[in-house]
Amino acid sequence: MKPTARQQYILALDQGTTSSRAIVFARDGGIVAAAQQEFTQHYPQAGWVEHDAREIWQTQLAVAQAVLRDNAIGASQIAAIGITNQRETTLLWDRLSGEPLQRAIVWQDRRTAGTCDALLRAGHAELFRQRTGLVIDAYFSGTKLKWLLDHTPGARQRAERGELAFGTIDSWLAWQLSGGRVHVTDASNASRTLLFDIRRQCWDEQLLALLDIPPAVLPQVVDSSGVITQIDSALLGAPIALAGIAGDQQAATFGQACLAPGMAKNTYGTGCFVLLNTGQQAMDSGQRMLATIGWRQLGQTTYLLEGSIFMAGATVQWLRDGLGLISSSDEIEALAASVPDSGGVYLVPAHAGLGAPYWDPYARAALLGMTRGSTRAHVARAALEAIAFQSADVLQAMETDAGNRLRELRVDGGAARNNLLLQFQADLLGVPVVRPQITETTALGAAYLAGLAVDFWHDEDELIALWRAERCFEPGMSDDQRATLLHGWRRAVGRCRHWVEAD
Ligand SMILES: Nc1ncnc2c1ncn2[C@@H]1O[C@H](COP(=O)(O)OP(=O)(O)O)[C@@H](O)[C@H]1O
Ligand SMILES: O=P(O)(O)OC[C@H](O)CO
Repeated sequence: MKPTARQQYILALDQGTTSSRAIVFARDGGIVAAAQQEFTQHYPQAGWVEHDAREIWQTQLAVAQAVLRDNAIGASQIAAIGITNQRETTLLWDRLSGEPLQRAIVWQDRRTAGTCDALLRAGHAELFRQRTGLVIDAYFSGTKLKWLLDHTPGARQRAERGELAFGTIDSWLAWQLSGGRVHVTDASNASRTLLFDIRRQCWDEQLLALLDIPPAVLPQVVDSSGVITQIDSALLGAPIALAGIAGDQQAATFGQACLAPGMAKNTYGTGCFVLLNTGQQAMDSGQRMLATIGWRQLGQTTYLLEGSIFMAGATVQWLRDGLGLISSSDEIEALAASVPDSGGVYLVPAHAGLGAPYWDPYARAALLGMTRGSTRAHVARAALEAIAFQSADVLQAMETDAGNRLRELRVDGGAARNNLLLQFQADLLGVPVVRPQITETTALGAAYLAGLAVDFWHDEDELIALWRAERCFEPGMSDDQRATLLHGWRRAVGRCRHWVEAD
């Protein structure tokens, strides 16, 4: 399918945890126009996080319409649409009315930690790991879906009768964009559910039975790059091809052109997500990293290793909102730079437990190593260093898994504009850290996947050539100093582990 001469752009819909965005990309990979809208976070109980799926769709549609209207771009100029989304967030809706049964349970929500404990006690960790590449954790969709089926009256029976649809946010957007005609997810999103066999590429009946999930509720799994449907022409004014879907971290890896085995990116947003390309084989991690599907094109799958860190930029937000130490996130860099080092202070940001490689929901945050000489500048510096320490833990585990040293780390996300953080990251890793010119890599990756499907871009070599570095941070720290800092960090983490006592 060739784009016509008028079709100069690709539209990416980037549905994130805190906002919905629509970005129009040109053939050179540059951003032509963008629109963004935040939406409501619901915290009905401690540890619970919910989103209203209707609000997600309303904001996503509104920004898609606005980015075209406000920039005088016609729908007929768009060659294809790509979706990228916050992953794992789980929703059930009625196939007939299209109405969600409850608010969506967000990836950060910890309400199913008890279900996960029970699965672990029953000895199922290895089964889930082998089939899905994941660890049993409340982060993933499977136990969230079970919770929705258990806690909505009549839902399981209705699901068995085929009346209900489960979806992550990509499924919900594809359903809405198609006017309720398609119920799909792509392989990268399916691989985050705890229900999908990443090697056989199918929903796993044994895992579905363990979580008591009726197969009739599941979406069809499609390629990440490929025409799925034409969108309802009433939405944007033309029946544009929906031609790509990928989870946001996998899309960012694609957008960073980490397309060859051994290439890695780290996104420094609310959390940090480090992903390493492992090629056409799912790697069996011995280090509690996640094996996950990167993208599937023409039935061929690229796998990634992932280390998910729950508190990164959110640590900076906590310094701002929780402690009042700074008044904006950007202020932290100058404050941290006002001291030469953290003066022995460590901040372990385990406010929501620890993700990879520790997977300890009972860890809690702590500030350690303070003396009478410690100041807010030391705490600010320790907060930035903690982001880099956590990323170094994950990358070291990945290098052990892969049996190779990393050559460079490509970075993006809101906190990646912090030069002090990136320099410390390079020092700690002992490899160059490279920030690209286009840091909207998530949306760019979704655009690339959609664009490849409609021949807007022709092959991956073309995308690799479009990637450009903006700045490279070279490592400058001695091996001894690095080892001393990492030793202190690991001692600090040790003090925070298993802090919350069960019962
Ligand atoms: N200059 C900065 N230094 C450190 N962190 C920052 C800076 N600017 C923004 N951040 C952090 O980056 C995060 C926002 O990044 P973003 O990529 O938009 O996140 P998300 O997509 O997860 O919502 C916030 O947590 C914020 O505290
Ligand atoms: O929406 P983000 O950028 O915070 O990303 C969330 C991740 O997809 C969660 O796995």
